[in-house]
Amino acid sequence: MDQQMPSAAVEMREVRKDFGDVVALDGVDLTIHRGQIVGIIGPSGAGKTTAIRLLLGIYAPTSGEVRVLGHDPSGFRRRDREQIGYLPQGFVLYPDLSVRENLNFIAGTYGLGWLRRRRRIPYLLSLLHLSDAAGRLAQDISGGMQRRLELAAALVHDPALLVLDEPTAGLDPVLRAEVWDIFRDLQRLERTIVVTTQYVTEAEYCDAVVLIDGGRVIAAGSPEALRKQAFGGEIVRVTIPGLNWRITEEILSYPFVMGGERGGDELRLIVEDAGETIPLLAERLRERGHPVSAIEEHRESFDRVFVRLVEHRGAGAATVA
Ligand SMILES: Nc1ncnc2c1ncn2[C@@H]1O[C@H](COP(=O)(O)OP(=O)(O)OP(=O)(O)O)[C@@H](O)[C@H]1O
Repeated sequence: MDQQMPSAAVEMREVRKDFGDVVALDGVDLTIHRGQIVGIIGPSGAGKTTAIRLLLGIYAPTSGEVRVLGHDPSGFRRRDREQIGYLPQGFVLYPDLSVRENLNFIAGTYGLGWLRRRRRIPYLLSLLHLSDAAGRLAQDISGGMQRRLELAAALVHDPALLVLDEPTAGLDPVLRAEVWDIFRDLQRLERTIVVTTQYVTEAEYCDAVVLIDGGRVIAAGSPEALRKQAFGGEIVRVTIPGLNWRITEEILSYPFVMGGERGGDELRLIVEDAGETIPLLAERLRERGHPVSAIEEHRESFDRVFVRLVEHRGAGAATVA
């Protein structure tokens, strides 16, 4: 990476954005490092689009500070904007142009000369698996292909930072997974990707996640860190045939067990580090003569993680719900 470049692609400090009486964002602190895929995740009306528009300089914050690639977006020059690719919500292609013609047209609006286009467009068609569809009209290709073409359009000028507002909205889970594969390809090309989504499960695919609700950041960090924050630790699931309250209490008293609860023959334990704890626990249970039929790490779905974080507003908790 260029030593002159600031390491953070995006920084927000104490950002607030009001629309009249509506507080769309409040007290938002955010750092997005270069080369990361960062998901801004939250329900409808949470403030995701507002955050994106602040990054692009479409809105100015009511208070606080925004820096993107080292600059204040409200003072972006042409060369700053050229480093950013933006896919707005509900972006519409030209339906009666072919896939290749769409890209050619958009490349023209970015001022890409003929020579650069001749290299760039076949490259993008291949990167987004659209080469075979290059001659087909945009209106005749599938929804997934249209979304890939929209992504190609946002990439045509080879931006360092990609800002994508709900790029997977309305796609079925298979196509959504396909789009995320493409983000990973782009990451390998050292691009920074900021992506908003209402699909909480997509948090799993991000390097870092910013959960927002009601205009506030309720949690931020890696998916694993958020999972840990939601439940107060990692979860280990142990099945012991004939488990009773006496054995449960014994296990809960082990020094490496921070909490847990029982359901039938199964115990869900909260521990600091599941990988380290499982062998210790297995050893202790064997010594004590408890017949274990299964012991494994349990990874809660991100839906539950999100609900938990919203309920607890990031306070963490010592028991499994
Ligand atoms: N231009 C505007 N004028 C007035 N209120 C606005 C404006 N833009 C957003 N808001 C309000 O700010 C809040 C946050 O909206 P925003 O569009 O950022 O949410 P979002 O998380 O992107 O939602 P969605 O997923 O539905 O796009 C909402 O209450 C919305 O009604």
